[in-house]
Amino acid sequence: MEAPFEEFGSLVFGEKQMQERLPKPVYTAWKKTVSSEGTLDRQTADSIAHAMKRWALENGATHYTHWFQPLTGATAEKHDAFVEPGPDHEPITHFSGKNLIKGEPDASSFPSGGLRATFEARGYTYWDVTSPAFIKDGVLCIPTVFVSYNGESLDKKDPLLKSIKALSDAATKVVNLLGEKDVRSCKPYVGLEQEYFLIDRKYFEERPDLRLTGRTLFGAPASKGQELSDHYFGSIPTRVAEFMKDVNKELWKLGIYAKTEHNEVAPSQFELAPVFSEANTAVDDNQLTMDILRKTAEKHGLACLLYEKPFDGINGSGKHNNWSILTDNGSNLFAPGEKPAENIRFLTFICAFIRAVDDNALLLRMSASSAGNDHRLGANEAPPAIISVYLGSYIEQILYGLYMEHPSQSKNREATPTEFNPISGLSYIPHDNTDRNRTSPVAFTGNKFEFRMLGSSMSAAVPNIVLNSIMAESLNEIAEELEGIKYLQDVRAKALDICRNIIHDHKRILFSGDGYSSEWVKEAKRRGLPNVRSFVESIEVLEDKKTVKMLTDLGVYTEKELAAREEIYREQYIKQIGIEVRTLLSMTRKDILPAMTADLKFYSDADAAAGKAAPAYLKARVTELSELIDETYKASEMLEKDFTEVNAAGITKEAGKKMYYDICPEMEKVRSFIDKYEVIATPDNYKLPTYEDMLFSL
Ligand SMILES: NC(=O)CC[C@H](N)C(=O)O
Repeated sequence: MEAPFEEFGSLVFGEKQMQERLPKPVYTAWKKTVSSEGTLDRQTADSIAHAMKRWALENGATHYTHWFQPLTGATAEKHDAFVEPGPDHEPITHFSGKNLIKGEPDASSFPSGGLRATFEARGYTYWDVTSPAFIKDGVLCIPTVFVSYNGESLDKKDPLLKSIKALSDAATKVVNLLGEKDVRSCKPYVGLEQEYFLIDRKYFEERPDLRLTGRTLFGAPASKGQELSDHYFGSIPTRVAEFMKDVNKELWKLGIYAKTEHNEVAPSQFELAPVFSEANTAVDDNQLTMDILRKTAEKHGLACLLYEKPFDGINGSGKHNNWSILTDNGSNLFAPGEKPAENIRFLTFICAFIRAVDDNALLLRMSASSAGNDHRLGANEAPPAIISVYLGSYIEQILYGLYMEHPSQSKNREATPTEFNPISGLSYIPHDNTDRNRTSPVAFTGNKFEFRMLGSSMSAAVPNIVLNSIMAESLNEIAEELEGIKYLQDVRAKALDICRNIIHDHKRILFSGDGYSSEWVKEAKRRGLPNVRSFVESIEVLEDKKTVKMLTDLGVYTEKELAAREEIYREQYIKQIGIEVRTLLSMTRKDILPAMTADLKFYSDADAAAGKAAPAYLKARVTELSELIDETYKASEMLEKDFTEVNAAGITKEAGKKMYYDICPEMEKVRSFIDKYEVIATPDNYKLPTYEDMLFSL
């Protein structure tokens, strides 16, 4: 590999390393396991472990860990050194097949939603053979699933793997039925666009709200925001370019194809996007990417904010989840091809997806939600909470053409993309057959769907579990209808019929207009589309009978696992709001009210000193500050009282909703007074970094 990329993949024990370092039969056994055609026996595992240990030691690793993804949404690791005393008390290195395959990190303090009682709290990690081991910070990390003593899933990877299998089975069945008998498996592919903010670390450290909650709980807007779009795609600031260089280096070493980087719309906001990869590794890689972004920022004296809405009034950060399905021979099932109108496989898969989204809009909405995302959705180029699908007029026209036509006249279906040639002298202009709609939660972008709802700090596992599962269910239904038809020609005709029915029944989910408009809210209501405002309400879908049946039938979750997740999400939400309230109260008392009081003294002293000749300005400030102090004080006391009351109820549905509908607005009220004060605060007394400091200093 050429110079800047020569270390690419050097910290991954991937296929190439396996092939080079493992005896042929061991390598073959591993390959078979990965493609689900075999299982690993103890000896093979020992042999892989031995090679892995040698490779890790050669690359400077001293420890190994089972790296897993508990339900907190973050990753977890507990390191064990390779070194231990040998039989004659001399140090030896040890790492067996058993160490590789199974771990018992205990990890009993992670949320389990009642899946583990404290007295039987054992948790086990098992190697995910499909995801390569890697070295991070001198530790060999083995990607694993995390399950309870009884085998219930306690993490986000286990259900993801199960959903990938369910989708593969369903998609393969349909592709085979449509005539491509050589396809043996299908895989979801994912590309995650990671948005983030960077601010000077000094400011981050001076803002307890950023450190403890991830977002600014108050802050008046700077005089300049993003209105000029001058940051977007602009020349990357030198300090940030240096940071990105290091991030890329780390990611490339880990075999992650970090590809695109640019300034995002908001000041101090940036984006990094890797090349598409299989859903399982894409999710792992994104977790690693977030980790590396945070740590590299620290090295550069910066803080990387991954939170969905760190600053009010400007763009938040998303993690746009681009999702597609590929067959084992590399064919993209959402690729329209030259003639989409005649591409029955394409039409079938698009229609299956439309039905999947319409039938499971609530579940999708839940899958991309969090307390942080509640602040982001519905404004500043983030989609609204109402789920709809944007296909672009070209594909939509084709679908409506298919729907309207009589089954016997399938030729009239062709739609033509609008042709234009803006640049003279170019004979080849690749044409896009979809436009972009930034207000749409689910947008078709040529050969994949972009699920724009997911928040920047969240694990990408759950939305992909949901996308895979709902698509698997929809495809299974199609397969059932196609099975048993003798001639391929009839199968294909039937597939088109199914598409027509789907368009008839589910066209309400298609929407190309402005997702922010109040008309859409009304129109969506008329169409019967759900509009769930908050994350904490959206999680109730996990007890919906149809949803539970779908996910349990597919083998992705058990009923108990779903109930546990609902409980965990609710608990996390209530606790997150609790942290925000306490932080806001503490900052109000320690930073804001004393600064207001000092400013009041400053102006009243000046007013008194000037005596009769005092300008009106001083009196006006005194009055304004006295009022603001009163209002801030009253609002914060009220917030504390109401919060304590709601919080005392424990983790209940009612408490969750009250946090959203009562407590969050009360926090906003306190904020409104602080923001008003910040506009007139004197820098001598008001010491907290402002939006201007934080957003315009790189
Ligand atoms: N240009 C963009 O796509 C902005 C997206 C926006 N930051 C979001 O929250 O999703």
